[in-house]
Amino acid sequence: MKVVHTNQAPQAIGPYSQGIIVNNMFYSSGQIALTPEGEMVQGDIQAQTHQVFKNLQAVLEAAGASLETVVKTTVFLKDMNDFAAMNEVYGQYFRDHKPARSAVEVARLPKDALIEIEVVALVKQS
Ligand SMILES: C=C(N)C(=O)O
Repeated sequence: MKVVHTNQAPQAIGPYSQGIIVNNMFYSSGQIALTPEGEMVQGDIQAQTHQVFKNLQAVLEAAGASLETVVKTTVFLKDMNDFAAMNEVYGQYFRDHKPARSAVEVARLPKDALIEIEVVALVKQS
């Protein structure tokens, strides 16, 4: 088991790692729209979704993975009315390669974020 850490994504805001590699699989923690400096992006669901993907790309790269090797995502939305707007941005990052996904509405997210996404990805062979 290997802990993944990068300064290119926000630091954990609780007792967890940004991600963990087990064998050749990478499990990310949920990413919210914090900048690497720890500031919450002040914007709508689309602005927050872009920041979440920036963070996911950073932790995936640190793990030796990428969006292309993601096999499963989970999307947590504060408001399911944001589903279509989130999908618009989500589809810009997963165009041809579309991992399996679950999307759910939750009562509340850390830092009162509008969205959180976690991923499971295959780590590329070195
Ligand atoms: C933001 C998180 N992933 C957390 O608090 O667990």
